[in-house]
Amino acid sequence: MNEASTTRARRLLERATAGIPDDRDPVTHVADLPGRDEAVTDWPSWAPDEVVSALRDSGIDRPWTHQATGASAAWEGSDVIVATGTASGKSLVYQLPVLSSLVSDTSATALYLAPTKALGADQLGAVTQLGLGGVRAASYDGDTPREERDWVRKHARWVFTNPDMLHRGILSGHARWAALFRKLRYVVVDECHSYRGVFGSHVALLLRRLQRVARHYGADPVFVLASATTAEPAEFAARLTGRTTTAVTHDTSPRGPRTVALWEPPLLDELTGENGAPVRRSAGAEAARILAELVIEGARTLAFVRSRHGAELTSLGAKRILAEVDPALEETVAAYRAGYLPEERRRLEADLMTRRLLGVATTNALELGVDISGLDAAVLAGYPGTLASFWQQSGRAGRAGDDALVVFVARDDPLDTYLVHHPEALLDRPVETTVLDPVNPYVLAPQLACAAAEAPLKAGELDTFGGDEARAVLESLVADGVLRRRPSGWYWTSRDRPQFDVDIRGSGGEQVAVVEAETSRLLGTVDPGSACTTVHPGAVYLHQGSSYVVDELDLENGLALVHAEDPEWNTSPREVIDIEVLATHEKQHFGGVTVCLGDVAVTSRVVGYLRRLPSGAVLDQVALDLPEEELRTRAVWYTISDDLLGAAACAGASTASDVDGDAAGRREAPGLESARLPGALHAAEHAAIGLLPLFATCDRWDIGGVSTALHVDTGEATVFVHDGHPGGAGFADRGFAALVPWLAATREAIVSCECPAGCPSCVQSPKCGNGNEPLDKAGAVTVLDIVLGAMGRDGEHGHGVVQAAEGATAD
Ligand SMILES: Nc1ncnc2c1ncn2[C@@H]1O[C@H](COP(=O)(O)OP(=O)(O)OP(=O)(O)O)[C@@H](O)[C@H]1O
Repeated sequence: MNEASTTRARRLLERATAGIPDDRDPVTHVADLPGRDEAVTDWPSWAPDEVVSALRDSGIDRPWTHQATGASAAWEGSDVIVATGTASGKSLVYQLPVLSSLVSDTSATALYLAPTKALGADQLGAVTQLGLGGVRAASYDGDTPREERDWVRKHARWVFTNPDMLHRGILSGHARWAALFRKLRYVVVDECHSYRGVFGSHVALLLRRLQRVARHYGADPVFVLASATTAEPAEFAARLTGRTTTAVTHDTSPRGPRTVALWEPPLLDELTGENGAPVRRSAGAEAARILAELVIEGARTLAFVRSRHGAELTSLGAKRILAEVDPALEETVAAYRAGYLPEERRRLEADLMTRRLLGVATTNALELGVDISGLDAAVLAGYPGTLASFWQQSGRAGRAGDDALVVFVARDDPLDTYLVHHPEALLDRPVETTVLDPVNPYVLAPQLACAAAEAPLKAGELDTFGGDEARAVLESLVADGVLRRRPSGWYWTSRDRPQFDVDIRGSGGEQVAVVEAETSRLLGTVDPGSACTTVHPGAVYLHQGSSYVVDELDLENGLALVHAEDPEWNTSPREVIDIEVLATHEKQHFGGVTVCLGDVAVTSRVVGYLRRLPSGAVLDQVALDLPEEELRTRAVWYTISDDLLGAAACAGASTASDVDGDAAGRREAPGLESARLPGALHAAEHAAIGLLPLFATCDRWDIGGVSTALHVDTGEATVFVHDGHPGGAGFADRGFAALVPWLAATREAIVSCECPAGCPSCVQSPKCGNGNEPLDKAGAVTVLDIVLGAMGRDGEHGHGVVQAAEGATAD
């Protein structure tokens, strides 16, 4: 592809920046990413004519080379993971072998798993449209009517479902699914990079349970996995399925050139934030403006916004601008997000395809798999959290081989600001590996209970569930009376099915329904965990461009009552978070430093909300009286005595406060007066959260932290890092076990960062509840020096461990 082919994207970018004076140019960097020509090949000879002609009729003339490679490997019986870019035709890699198998053997069956119902429905639609008689593809998920379920169980040959339904509705009563299991040839795991963290660990064990049940019925299906681009796909697939998997990563689909613009919204002259700090225009408002400009140009554009509320606001903002230009254009913009009812979602997708809609502001609900092609532009309002998501969302633009524009708009937070000024950190870094830990004991215990309930567990089966770890967990389940040990294996003895008590997503219970009181109309749903922050009394709730105000939140009955009202302000909640030590299981003293592992209760309470005008100006703060939400979980924490802190402060009086020190270890700590302590602890906490994934195979979003200069339970300055899931997920335990290497790596990450006072690559956190305030980078190094110094001096952990950790951070 030649340079000239980025003309259209450049023109769109010019349109988006038109009228902005040069000295206020928001674009910090523009990169032209080259396109790629396609490589096609013949249909494999094993594929039946009937299947090939159906696929041809659907518009696929010949397969791309990587599709044929992946499909043939699966047909020959190898497990395959295809990890290629957005819209690289991953569906064909599983459709071809599965359909060929179903057509050539009329008793064969297959299972398809998607992380979301929406994606499953989309993929089922694509298969059904091929019109292959006898395939009998059907969905089995929460939306499947009761009366259809029996038919699906007995007659469907390709069942489209999700992990939740597989767990609760299929494996739990597998005898009723005997027809499917007996002849199960293929299991498709689509968008498998979504299975990360605790959810990923559950799904990994769920897939092992599935294989076990299939074996019970005499089947040994081939697994075909589809993933967004991810580092080490074969290793990831092996962790997810427990099986050796061949990776297909060489993408041979065509890709138009893309122009990526990094965009920093301007500072607002008329407004300052807390403590007089300068404020930038919000990424959502900026995205609304860009979206409107691109729609005026006739460019079909998706704007990805971080929150559901934000997606609604961005859509509204774009509509307002368009209404002034041409009222007809107002109707071409809409919002899209999870929580809408399924039929609304389908309609929006169809409207975008037929150009009735040109601009859609969406949450990441449209990031996964939904086949929307030929978009001209993608606007990303805020960093989506991982590079895999960044590329997945960007890839929605330009999928038809045309050139396209991607605009990344920074939110006014440290991580995004860092990225728009360090394009290499965004555009040149390899995509991260997807992390999950199938031997996490907190996930293993409920999963092994489910497995035993599905069929008694035999000693010979334990290796697939983690060997020694599984054995240890089974012993504790027997001790707790959950399972019974007999000579032939481990048995589930209760009449109840354990599957119903095991929440594989860790999202905690039933959704809260948002209902318009006057009409009793169900507008949508919100997660129970976020109800207090999104539908508290007084909250402005947006649904499909209409604005509502919440009158009442009834948490007991899972109901939020709202009325239609369109006030000029929006609302943002204020939260207070506290942590209490419930039990200390491990405690080690190292001079004035104590490190602990135990159970904690993290309480958070929405205490009020701010009413803000669209400009960002705060009208007032309204107090709320909402119940506390409590998360009982595991935490690792360290405390530092006043004496030790006092000594550091004195040492500081005679040493300069620098953070450069020698990378390998100890040196005299610079001072830390008490005024700096909160910022120092807070910064040390953030960096530790950022580094724990190196040691605990978790995800930054699976853990949280609290730091305080004086904690009521410990009586000392304390830094807690806790699991983000009820009961814990094993991450804090792993942090405790690797405390010295973990904190040494944390210190190294801070010291080696060249920023002067803290940035997202060291002490700032993208999910800080306090807006990254206060943070003291140099102070954090002092805190870690004190802790590591004490542990190195008094503990058995030595220098060698520290050095091993430094090797790990260098990776
Ligand atoms: N060999 C091919 N030739 C032409 N078009 C193809 C080919 N294979 C797939 N397509 C088309 O490309 C589009 C994207 O395919 P598909 O949805 O399978 O991609 P994907 O990689 O699964 O995308 P996503 O990143 O959304 O998961 C579809 O419209 C499909 O019909």
